[in-house]
Amino acid sequence: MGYLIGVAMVTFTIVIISEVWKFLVSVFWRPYALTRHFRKQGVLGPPYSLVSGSLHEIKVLLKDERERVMDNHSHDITQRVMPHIHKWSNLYGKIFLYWYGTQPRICIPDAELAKEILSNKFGFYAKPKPRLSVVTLLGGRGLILVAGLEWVKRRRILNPAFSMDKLKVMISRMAECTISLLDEWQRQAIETKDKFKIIEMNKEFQELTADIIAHTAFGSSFVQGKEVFKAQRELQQLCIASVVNIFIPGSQYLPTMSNIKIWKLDWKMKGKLQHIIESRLNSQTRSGSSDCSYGDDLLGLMMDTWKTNSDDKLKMNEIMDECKTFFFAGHETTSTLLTWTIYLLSLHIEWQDKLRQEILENCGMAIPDADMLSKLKMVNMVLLEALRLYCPVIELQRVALEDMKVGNLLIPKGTCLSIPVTMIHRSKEYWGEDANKFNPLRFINGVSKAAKHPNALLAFSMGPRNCIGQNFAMLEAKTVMTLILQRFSWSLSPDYKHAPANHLTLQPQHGLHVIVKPLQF
Ligand code: HEM
Repeated sequence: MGYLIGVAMVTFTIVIISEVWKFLVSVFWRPYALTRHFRKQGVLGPPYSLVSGSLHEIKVLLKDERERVMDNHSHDITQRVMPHIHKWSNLYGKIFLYWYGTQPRICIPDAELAKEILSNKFGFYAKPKPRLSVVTLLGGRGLILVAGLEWVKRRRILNPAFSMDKLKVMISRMAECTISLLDEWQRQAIETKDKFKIIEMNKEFQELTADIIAHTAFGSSFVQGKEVFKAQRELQQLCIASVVNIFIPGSQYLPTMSNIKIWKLDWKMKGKLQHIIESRLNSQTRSGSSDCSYGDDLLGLMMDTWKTNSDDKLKMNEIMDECKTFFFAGHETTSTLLTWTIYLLSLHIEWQDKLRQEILENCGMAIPDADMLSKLKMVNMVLLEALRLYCPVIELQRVALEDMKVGNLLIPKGTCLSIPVTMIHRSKEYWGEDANKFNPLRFINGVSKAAKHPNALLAFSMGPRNCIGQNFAMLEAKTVMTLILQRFSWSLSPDYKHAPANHLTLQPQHGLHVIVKPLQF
């Protein structure tokens, strides 16, 4: 007994010493050694502060910017949404080193190097470890966060759900959700004396896109699906609050106020999702057929893997995490795209007229189908320009899992590579002198010819981990914009304050208030 206690004590002491050693290395030695390593290669950056790295300065800069309102017509948003990157790239040059706590980050605003990193097929660059709030929000075992062979399997199972044939069928559901919202706008506007209505578009689009993804992912279970959406919104607020806090390893297991809130929301979401899945299972069992499908929506497709004999089966927990992933990734980003498209078109009424004419020529006043949508070239160009100027995901990150070489730079294992999409999207080097101007015509010959570098548009990322939902998002955005342009015109409300801010996706900080007028009543 005494011997066992002795062994336990020694093991415990060794573990503690090794953890303390790792901590000291990451806090003192590594920052010193890496700063030297990069300085020798000509890469400079802000000085490292003990434990907090550059986080304190990032926090202060972000706080100052949040109080600033921009000119309504300015699209030069880099300083507002990533002030630290803006400041340090001016001080230290295009590529520089900064510290996210004790994690080294190299900022790489270069389309060619971004391509090299993002298109690596051998898994040498992984996504950084997310915080507990992000894991709970997105589902730790969902497609966005899984890695390695598990990701390969998951992407193989889920790819068919995003084939054009499957997506085309969803257009009528997308249109139904949109029309019920637009009927409400119309009703409210014509009730007023002046026949217009001021609408906060960001909120409307968040609800619309949640409604659309709930219908297309959960089909008949969309009402319960929307309950998950409510819990996710609360979690998103916790994520935004924690993003620039110093992370202390192990703190995610402590019963702090914020962790308890996260656990409760997670528990609530899991309960709702389990209920949705079990109801689907029961309704299929009641139908008595063993070979028919669980449904043609995303949930049905994932549950159908239970009927295959291969290894491509998803476990209950995995399906729940995928539901969270698709629910968040599938509505938040598209609502952002719609919001900023409405904003840009309210500054450029002439483009509203051009798009309306194109829509009337190709669809008339009918609900659009896939064929009609494919003919809307100008609508497509405007959406691409909105994705360029107000890209929903402002930054992409990868961590080097081995010592790597990117261009001529030697990148030690564990370094995070940060690709500031917002900056690449308005670089004059790629987009020309009018990089900060709204000019949809730059996309007239397609995405790859719009800029000097064929991969300068990174809105959906690129390489193996590019956005699986990009066709879904573009079909949805085209359907919604077509239906709006058929029935309404709009302009900015005098109350609008131009203040784009990063809330995991790029949001208008004070909302987007727009004066909407029905074209016929
Ligand atoms: C305008 C709309 C959208 C934008 C701008 C967008 C953007 C992105 C980006 C940039 C990534 C890559 C992230 C990274 O590499 O770190 C990504 C991945 C992903 N997106 Fe989207 N997205 C949009 C819509 C959607 C929709 C509608 C869905 C689903 C219905 C979706 C589901 C996903 C998933 C599951 C991934 C992870 C893919 C993987 O790692 O294999 N996205 N998205």
